[in-house]
Amino acid sequence: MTIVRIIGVPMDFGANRRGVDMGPSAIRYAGLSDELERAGVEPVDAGDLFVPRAEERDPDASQPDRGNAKFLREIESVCTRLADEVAAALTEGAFPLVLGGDHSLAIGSMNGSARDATIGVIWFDAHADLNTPQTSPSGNVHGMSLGAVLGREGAESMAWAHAPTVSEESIAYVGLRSLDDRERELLRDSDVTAFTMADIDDRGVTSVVEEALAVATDGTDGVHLSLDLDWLDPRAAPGVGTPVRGGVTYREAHAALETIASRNDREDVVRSMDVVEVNPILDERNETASLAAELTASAFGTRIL
Ligand SMILES: NC(=[NH2+])NCCC[C@H](N)C(=O)O
Ligand SMILES: [Mn+2]
Ligand SMILES: [Mn+2]
Repeated sequence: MTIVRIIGVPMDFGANRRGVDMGPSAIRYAGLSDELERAGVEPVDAGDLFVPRAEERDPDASQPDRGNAKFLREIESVCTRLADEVAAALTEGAFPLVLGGDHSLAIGSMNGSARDATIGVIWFDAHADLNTPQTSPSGNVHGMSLGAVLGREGAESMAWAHAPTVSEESIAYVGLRSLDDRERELLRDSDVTAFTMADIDDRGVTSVVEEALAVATDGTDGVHLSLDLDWLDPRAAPGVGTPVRGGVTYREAHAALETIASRNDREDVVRSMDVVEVNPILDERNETASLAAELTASAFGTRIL
């Protein structure tokens, strides 16, 4: 049986809205382990990674070299340790499931997953998170995760984040609908595959996810899934810091992750996953965290029948 090692990362340094650091507890409280057992895998909770408290830090004063990237040193410390944890889980034959926390933690999970392998990435998100400190309008590192991992120009201050075994050709976005102006240019100039909400409208989510899987598996050793809960429509997932109207519905989200699971059933392709941006302070009765737990179980094979 697949052992799923749950790694909590209670980090909010990469986001503007406080509270996303409580995401890992909220997702656990929503019943993640039980859901995973029902999906037929064996969850083992490794607890939370140590994350320093933001209250003790002044985002500007302490880091003269951070440029336009808030809390860069703290994020580096967390992501470097997370990468080690993810790589260790894989070496020990477990599947690393990372709970966030804000999306900057994906720098750590991708680096860990890509340490001894060439990986593809499927990014379920309203946003591309392709900014660099040079292009970011906000300075929030959760909007820069892929820009940094790809080592894009302008991300020199984040050289530690660059993962050479993750290449643009093997990355597929699913459900994009909110890009910054300079980020849109970066995306157009890149070899990343982007399926927007318009593609989902046109073709249906199942066919889009199948194509995303084709992109991410072609020439790679496996796939990292990154699930940002703001991928969903805010009506289904209100507990996120950067909501954008017009996201996927509850049903479409399940269909997408079930498509991943059925492909994985035939051939083990997914090697690591993160579930991020659940903000319990902004949530309504923990429904976004519950959804995060359910969707994760769908990715591991929970079926209606
Ligand atoms: N992981 C996220 N929720 N990212 C939101 C990013 C928003 C915006 N594009 C920025 O860079 O600031
Ligand atoms: Mn994101
Ligand atoms: Mn997002």
